[in-house]
Amino acid sequence: MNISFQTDKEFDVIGFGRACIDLNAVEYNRPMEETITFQKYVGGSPANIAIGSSKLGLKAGFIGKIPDDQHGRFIEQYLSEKGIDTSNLVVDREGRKTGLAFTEILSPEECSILMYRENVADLYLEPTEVHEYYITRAKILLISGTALAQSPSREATLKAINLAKKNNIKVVFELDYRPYTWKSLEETAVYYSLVAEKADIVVGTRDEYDVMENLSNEGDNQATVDYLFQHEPELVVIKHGVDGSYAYTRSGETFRGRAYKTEVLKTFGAGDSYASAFLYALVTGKDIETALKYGGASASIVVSKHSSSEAMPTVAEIEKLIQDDNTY
Ligand SMILES: Nc1ncnc2c1ncn2[C@@H]1O[C@H](COP(=O)(O)OP(=O)(O)OP(=O)(O)O)[C@@H](O)[C@H]1O
Ligand SMILES: O=C(O)C[C@@H](O)[C@H](O)C(=O)CO
Repeated sequence: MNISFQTDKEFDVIGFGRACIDLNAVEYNRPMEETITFQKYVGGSPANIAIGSSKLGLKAGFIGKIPDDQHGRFIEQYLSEKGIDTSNLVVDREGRKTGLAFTEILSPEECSILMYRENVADLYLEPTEVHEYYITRAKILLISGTALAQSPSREATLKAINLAKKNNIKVVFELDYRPYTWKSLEETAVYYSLVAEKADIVVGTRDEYDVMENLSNEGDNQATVDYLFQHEPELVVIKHGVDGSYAYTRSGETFRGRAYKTEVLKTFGAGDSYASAFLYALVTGKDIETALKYGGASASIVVSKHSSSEAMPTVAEIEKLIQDDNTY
């Protein structure tokens, strides 16, 4: 089964949310307390997804806010170099900062992220800085859940979704739950369910759906999709780490995607690379089952490399892995 998109659009995907900086431990397989060197990359889940999509040959744009400093200029320059349209990347003039994500690579299985997100520019995007004409130029508006964590970014996000819906642009909601940005689980559940109910495609891990549903124990995929299909979504993707992922359609089909074996360096970056390749496959007319393979193959390449953004694979690398078919 395929998902249909509008065809006469300049952008395949416009990412919405944070474009930040990752500082990834250079000396890995040790705690961060013992790490003294970090390598700088552009990061932030929706920026990573835009970068991954662009590397796969899609035309990507971005809506977000960056600081008026060296870090902001680094982000803008990197996105432009990667072919992403930055005309709607707003520069903050009130001294706000870039979000920083320090990554700890304790072992290939144990990674954590220490985030600095006080007074970050991305959460200060104003609704007036979201423009209807820009959104109408895309096939997909990709929303990151973290953009809902705080006002005014929250209202800017809701405005963007309303404009996309008004213009029949597909809204993809990547739950992208980052606890440090939220005040409480109750609050997260309210905004996550509000937006998931409006989105056309929802993508998240089982844990993130549990947050959306405000569950204290692991929820049941069928119950999640039964709930979401009472509303707008036509496709719901639930990821289970190395156990792969499932895609559920409104018409009642279920597809399973498997993870591809690789030499894992670190676990983060999997979700963003998965999303960019999954969307690439859907928007280029591949069926859902094939799109799951693209997502899984792309993720397995990124977990074997040091960064999330710079490591995004090419179509040829993904297709080679799919052909080799070395899955868990
Ligand atoms: N260790 C691994 N080896 C190979 N593939 C993996 C591994 N972990 C995850 N993947 C692939 O990446 C996909 C997404 O992973 P996961 O469910 O962990 O998402 P995520 O939590 O959003 O990722 P992130 O850690 O980037 O936030 C999985 O469905 C799987 O295909
Ligand atoms: O999303 C972030 O802000 C951090 C990412 O850039 C980081 O690489 C990661 O966590 C990817 O999953």
